Amino acid sequence: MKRIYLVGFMGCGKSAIGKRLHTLTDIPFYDMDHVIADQMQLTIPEIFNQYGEPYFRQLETEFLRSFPEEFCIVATGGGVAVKEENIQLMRESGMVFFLNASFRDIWRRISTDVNRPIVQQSSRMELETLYKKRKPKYLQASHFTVETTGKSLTEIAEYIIFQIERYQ
Ligand SMILES: Nc1ncnc2c1ncn2[C@@H]1O[C@H](COP(=O)(O)OP(=O)(O)OP(=O)(O)O)[C@@H](O)[C@H]1O
Ligand SMILES: O=C(O)C1=C[C@@H](O)[C@@H](O)[C@H](O)C1
Ligand SMILES: [Mg+2]
Repeated sequence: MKRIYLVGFMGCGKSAIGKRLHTLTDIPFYDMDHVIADQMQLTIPEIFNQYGEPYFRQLETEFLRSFPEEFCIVATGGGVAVKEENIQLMRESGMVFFLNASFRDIWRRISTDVNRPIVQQSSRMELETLYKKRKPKYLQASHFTVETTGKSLTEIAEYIIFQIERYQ
């Protein structure tokens, strides 16, 4: 059984679409950020503050290495697809969907959210630079690109279900 991974920049909808996919299909759903936060008994900003970003990145890779093999949906963290090892781990164990959203939509969604440490410490221009730098990584990591602009969460989830059913 293969996992379904959702990758993409912060605010592209990985968590929200993962939840919607779970509601529509009943396939088990895991949000990597939430699993890691629960394991550490800390919020993501607390992990960044107390242990630093490199440690958080190790926890992400550890999650991908050790998570039980099962048919499930995984909403990854926005930085997961940046590391080569993570890309290999995801591509070998499942189908990877890149949720492509415009920076304009992303900024509208995340600029005022205090739960994303990288947003807290970056200007709009710095975030847009990071968005452009990461995009080739998301494309490299993924088997499918899902265009999300102008689509509802349900429309996006239904398209992903269509692709899962085609390839199962
Ligand atoms: N296509 C969409 N239509 C409407 N709202 C959306 C859409 N995609 C995402 N959103 C909303 O944008 C916000 C951010 O989305 P979400 O938390 O799912 O992003 P994420 O990709 O999981 O980000 P992160 O990498 O930081 O975890 C949420 O409130 C979500 O409901
Ligand atoms: O894009 C990123 O680097 C991040 C995205 C979030 O999902 C969290 O994993 C954390 O805020 C870092
Ligand atoms: Mg998320």
